[in-house]
Amino acid sequence: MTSKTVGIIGGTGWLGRALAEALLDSQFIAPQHLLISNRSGVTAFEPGVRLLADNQQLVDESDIVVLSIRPEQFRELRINARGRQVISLMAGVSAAAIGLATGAQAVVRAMPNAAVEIRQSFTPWCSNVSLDEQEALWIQGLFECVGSADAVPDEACVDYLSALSGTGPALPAMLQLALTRQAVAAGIPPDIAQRAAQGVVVGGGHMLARHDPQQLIDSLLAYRGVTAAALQSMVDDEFESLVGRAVEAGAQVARRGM
Ligand SMILES: NC(=O)C1=CN([C@@H]2O[C@H](COP(=O)(O)OP(=O)(O)OC[C@H]3O[C@@H](n4cnc5c(N)ncnc54)[C@H](O)[C@@H]3O)[C@@H](O)[C@H]2O)C=CC1
Ligand SMILES: O=C(O)[C@@H]1CCC=N1
Repeated sequence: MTSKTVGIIGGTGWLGRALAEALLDSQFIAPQHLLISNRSGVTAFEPGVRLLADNQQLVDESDIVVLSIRPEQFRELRINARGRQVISLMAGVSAAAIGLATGAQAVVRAMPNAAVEIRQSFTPWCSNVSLDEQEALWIQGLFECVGSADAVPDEACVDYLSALSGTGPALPAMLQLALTRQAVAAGIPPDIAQRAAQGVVVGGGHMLARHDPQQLIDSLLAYRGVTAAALQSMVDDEFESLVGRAVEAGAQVARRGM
């Protein structure tokens, strides 16, 4: 269990609250070492966790400050975090911009996704200053409380991955909806279409947790039948390029900022 005090600005939001609850549940941190900023003063948290209305007080009492607010909310944030380590979960806000606005020299940028909710996020992260082994293990351990994590070489990786893993369930949700709507258009009753498409995305996702995707595809292609025809159509329509363009569009927003 860490002896560092962690303050989460935005700890009442989607990501921030899920992270806070996971840190407590996995006993990565004791409640008395967790501070959450809460402007309204109405949010409930586990006993022992302190809720502070004043962000500067939170920063002053923390060793590590996690920024889990939206980029546009960050523009309004006025804190002096000089001497503190800042961990930002924000998409499209560079370490340099965070340093400039907060005075913090040591900034980690991390990009979890909405699966923090079920503790199955993948979180790439990188630091703008070199960390010793203990410090790096600490950051890695923090994000492993909500799934898996990897240190990545630089911020360019974080920006690209913001649009890949950062989007979490968005791409599979899009696939599920497309399968459902196309099935309905082909005359399948809507509730059946919905269950069939969900089975593909959710059931298929579980299988992919245990199998190599290329091996699965090769096994199904070997029938030279239905699946092979469907996949060939996707190849002919340049499915990979379509996916690449989609992720690149998101990454461009992450690179230029919001
Ligand atoms: N939701 C997602 O799937 C992902 C979100 N992110 C990033 O995480 C950040 C947070 O996103 P969410 O948790 O989804 O947003 P959210 O809107 O659920 O949470 C933001 C929270 O911050 C609070 N807040 C805003 N300004 C504040 C201030 N000055 N002081 C104290 N609290 C303040 C809000 O009241 C809200 O509870 C964003 O920057 C986003 O880019 C990154 C990856 C995935
Ligand atoms: O779409 C966004 O801007 C946030 C960050 C990455 C995923 N969701």
